[in-house]
Amino acid sequence: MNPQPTSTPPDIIRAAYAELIVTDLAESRAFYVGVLGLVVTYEDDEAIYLRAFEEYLHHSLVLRLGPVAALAALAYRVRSQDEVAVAADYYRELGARVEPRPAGATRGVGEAVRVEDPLGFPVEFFYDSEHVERFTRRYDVHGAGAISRLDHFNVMTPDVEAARAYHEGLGFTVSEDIQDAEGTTYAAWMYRKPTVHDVALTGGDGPRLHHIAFATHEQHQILHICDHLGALRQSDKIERGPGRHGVSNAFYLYLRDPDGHRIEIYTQDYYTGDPDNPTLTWDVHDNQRRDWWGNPVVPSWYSEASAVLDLDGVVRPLVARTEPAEAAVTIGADGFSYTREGEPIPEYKLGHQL
Ligand SMILES: O=S(=O)(O)c1ccc(O)c(O)c1
Ligand SMILES: [Fe+2]
Repeated sequence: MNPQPTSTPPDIIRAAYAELIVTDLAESRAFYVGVLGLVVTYEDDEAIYLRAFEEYLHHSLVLRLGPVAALAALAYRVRSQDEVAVAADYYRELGARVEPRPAGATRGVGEAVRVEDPLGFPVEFFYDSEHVERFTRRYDVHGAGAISRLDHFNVMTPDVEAARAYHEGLGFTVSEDIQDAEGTTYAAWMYRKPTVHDVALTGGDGPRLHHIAFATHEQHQILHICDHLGALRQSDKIERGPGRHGVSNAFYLYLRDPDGHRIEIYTQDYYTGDPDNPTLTWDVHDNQRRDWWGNPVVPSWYSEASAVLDLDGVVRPLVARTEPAEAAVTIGADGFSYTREGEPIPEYKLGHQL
């Protein structure tokens, strides 16, 4: 790959939709529509096109039936239809595989381009998309757990510094990251829209999809989703949280869908739209970085993630991370290490896991 293209990168507005391969449409529909309350824009035997209540584009999530649960595409909206050709030229100069897509290749999306990016992810750039009813004020159909919009993608990749440079080349800016005293970067959050991130880079064997996140307006909507899953006796779909993130300051919940895809429900991060928005760097030993209240991060959150397809629909082989793994450098499961200058790290603290 050519790491430093000279052509102009596409003008990316935001993370806009994801296409996930699921192995049972009915089971997935029960989760994404029945529990999360996403709105069905269109469905057939092969796919379900979903949107959240404030969204007027055709979809922000496509669930496509397939034999292996995986990520089929992460899609970014660009600022105009002309930017789709800019994206194609930029990735051709990068030496990436580039596949133009005619209007309707994805239902509800106009002429677009899909690429295999330098990190191994299938990424689409589009502008034209069918407008559908925006349910912002349709309180008659919002559930108590109403989800407003798609917020971000989180991808697992072995070399976070290289992934950061690639996204900086696309015009993304780092809002927060996690480093150690030796300068190893464990994770970084990067934005185009004026919030904490459109994409987060998580150090680990990759390419894998760590999660996609939807935003609600209020914490009580997140709490209702937890209560709803409890009432269905599906508490096993709750992987981590609810809690308050250190990074981003958002209130969060992580769920696992019927195929194990991780979905975050997220609310109340902060504005990053001024040109001098400061980058916040966390120490990897700070046990409040991932949960502001110091609650432990379940090991599966660090180790498990969704497979990723290439543009032929074949699962991509993983590249192992060679730099230290975050879960390995914090004491035990997170929450039991703290960083206070000069203080000896205790053998264990209250609540030590056996
Ligand atoms: O767990 S972290 O506080 O690092 C975090 C912050 C923001 C996110 O969107 C996330 O998934 C995880
Ligand atoms: Fe997230």
